[in-house]
Amino acid sequence: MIKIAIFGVGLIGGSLALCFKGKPDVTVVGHSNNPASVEKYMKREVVDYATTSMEETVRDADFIFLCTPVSTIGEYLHILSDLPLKPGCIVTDVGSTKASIAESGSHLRRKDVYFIGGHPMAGKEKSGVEAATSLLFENAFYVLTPDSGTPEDAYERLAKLLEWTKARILKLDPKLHDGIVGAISHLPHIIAVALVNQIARYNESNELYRDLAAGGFHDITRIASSDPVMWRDILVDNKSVLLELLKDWNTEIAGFIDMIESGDGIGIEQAFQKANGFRSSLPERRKGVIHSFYDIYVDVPDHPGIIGQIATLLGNCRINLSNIQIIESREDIPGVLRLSFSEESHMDKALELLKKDYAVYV
Ligand SMILES: NC(=O)c1ccc[n+]([C@@H]2O[C@H](COP(=O)([O-])OP(=O)(O)OC[C@H]3O[C@@H](n4cnc5c(N)ncnc54)[C@H](O)[C@@H]3O)[C@@H](O)[C@H]2O)c1
Ligand SMILES: O=C(O)C(=O)C[C@]1(C(=O)O)C=C[C@@H](O)C=C1
Repeated sequence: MIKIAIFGVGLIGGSLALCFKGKPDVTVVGHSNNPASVEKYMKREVVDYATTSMEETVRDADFIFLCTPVSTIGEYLHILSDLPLKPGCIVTDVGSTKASIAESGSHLRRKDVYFIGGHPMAGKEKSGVEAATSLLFENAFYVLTPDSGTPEDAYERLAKLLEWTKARILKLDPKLHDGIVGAISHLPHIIAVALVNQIARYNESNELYRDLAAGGFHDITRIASSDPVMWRDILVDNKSVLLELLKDWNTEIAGFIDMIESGDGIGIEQAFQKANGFRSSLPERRKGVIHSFYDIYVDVPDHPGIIGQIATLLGNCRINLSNIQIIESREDIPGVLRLSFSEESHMDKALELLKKDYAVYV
């Protein structure tokens, strides 16, 4: 029997628990200091068992996942140093920064217990076990940061376990991780929050700012709704990287100020062309997708029941729909649905059928 202990059964810890629970010979135990949370984990059946006792959580555990905010992980590693752990036990974490955690983890190195930092590159702006899903990590990268002292066998055991998440494992140096993830995750969160707060300030004198905010504003600011405590910890921890990135961001913005001031239309156009090129080269990573799909896009009025109507229409014609996603949804104006089919012939049939009533694009 493989025992997996999870501290912090929230969005990430809960999603991991759901990936592991029910697998052959696996028991998942969740820990919280709060008895009400322990009850909740059990009631939602996210774990096999939950407890407020740290000793009970780690007793005989083969893997320990620390899934709490970044600022608490070092503390947990410290406490774990003094608890009886099973020889060969692998301790890992999911914190969004890696360098300082790897440093704390290196102090855990006791005989036969190994720390390997981790960070799944998937998440949501929502937190808590209520938002957890076993599909969260599918096709996402999952970074592991073993060091030169990590036995290959321990790394392989953790990587093998993580196959249940259907994520793609990537070995990375913790500092390199923080530099890259600072740029592609932490900096965008700062920008989104700063932008929302700037507009919120204008909105105080005229609520039309809020009312007119459309797709563009919504698309770039979704992550501004992320958990404040989690992000406080991440930004404080990745200080030196972020200060450099923010200086560089100021240079980017200064470039736009110059171009707009001097009416440099060609420069502006080139900036958009360059961004467009890089952005369209980003690999698409949709959750729950493990092979390629045939997609069509349908313009539909945004009213209740429309998704059901389309799904029923396709179902009645025995067309297999694999995935349905709202790309943009606004009141009273057309929204866009992405319909995905695993077979091309089904996509073709759907196209013919839906064209009669809707604007459909391939
Ligand atoms: N949300 C994301 O998109 C995302 C993605 C990858 C990694 N992470 C990392 O995963 C970790 C957890 O994030 P999450 O999104 O699951 O958050 P969450 O709020 O959903 O879950 C955090 C869990 O930790 C517990 N917790 C909170 N404060 C604690 C404390 N002081 N002591 C002990 N337990 C505490 C909470 O009760 C909860 O169970 C963080 O380190 C975060 O950086 C988050
Ligand atoms: O999709 C989101 O909402 C996320 O913010 C996920 C996201 C990111 O892509 O920045 C956020 C933090 C994590 O450490 C990893 C992933």
